[in-house]
Amino acid sequence: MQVEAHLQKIIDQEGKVHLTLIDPASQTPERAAEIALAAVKGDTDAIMIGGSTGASGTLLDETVIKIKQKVDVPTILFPGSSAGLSSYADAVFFMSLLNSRDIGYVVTNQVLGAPLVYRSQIEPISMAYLVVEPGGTVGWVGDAKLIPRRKPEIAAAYALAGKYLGMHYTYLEAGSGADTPVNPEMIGAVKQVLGENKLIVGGGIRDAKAAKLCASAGADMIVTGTIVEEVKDVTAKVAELVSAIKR
Ligand SMILES: CC(C)=CCC/C(C)=C/CC/C(C)=C/CC/C(C)=C/COP(=O)(O)OP(=O)(O)O
Ligand SMILES: O=P(O)(O)OC[C@@H](O)CO
Ligand SMILES: [Mg+2]
Repeated sequence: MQVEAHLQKIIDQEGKVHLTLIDPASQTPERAAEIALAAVKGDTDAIMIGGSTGASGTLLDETVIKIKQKVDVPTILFPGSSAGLSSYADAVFFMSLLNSRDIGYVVTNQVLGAPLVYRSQIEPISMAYLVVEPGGTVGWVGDAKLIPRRKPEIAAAYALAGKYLGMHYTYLEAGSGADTPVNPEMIGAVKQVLGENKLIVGGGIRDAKAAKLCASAGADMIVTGTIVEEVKDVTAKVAELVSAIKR
């Protein structure tokens, strides 16, 4: 419960959490650690590590190790499969892609990965992962039956099912690099049924305005990945996003 409890404390004290997603396949482990350090200087709360393609093995381990050497915020795995686990990380979003048509993403990868989590010190954080239109790479890789952007009631029904199955977190994902994030109506409808359960929103959030819109609509945590990979001044960009969501 350490990382989950830590994030809860930040929500209690500051209202919202900002998570920086780093894809191990996008740069060297050294560069990943520099990005993580710059993001922490901009006050990000934790580093998520994962990618839907190629984030595994030595590259993944090295990326986690280098990041942990540079920063003291939690490192949380965001695995695209059981191969996305690394025993060096602090926690893992132990997620099921509830709207996948492929049982592999609903439960089989979790079965294959569970013994490694059991043997390690990695803290599993149970999460319902929901992919919304347009869905991007993860929608395609995860064979998601994409939730229509304008059907908040479908997203809310999935979120409720996840909550009743015992999942602590729900993640509304528009897909990495989406043109526009999940809309506020859907975020509000999902948070309404979740109550105290935590809601993460990500995909296509690039600036303060979008981050604030998602947070005000009910997201407890905001994830940004692509924009942090793209900008020159990571610290300034993260500071912009963080100050837009914190109280
Ligand atoms: C809990 C365990 C062991 C496995 C979960 C396996 C599941 C449910 C995966 C969901 C489907 C999937 C492929 C998720 C990837 C999540 C992710 C890391 C997305 C961010 O990556 P992108 O930025 O879209 O990836 P690329 O940049 O590599 O395209
Ligand atoms: O890369 P971006 O668009 O910030 O999306 C982050 C995350 O939701 C992807 O899984
Ligand atoms: Mg990416």
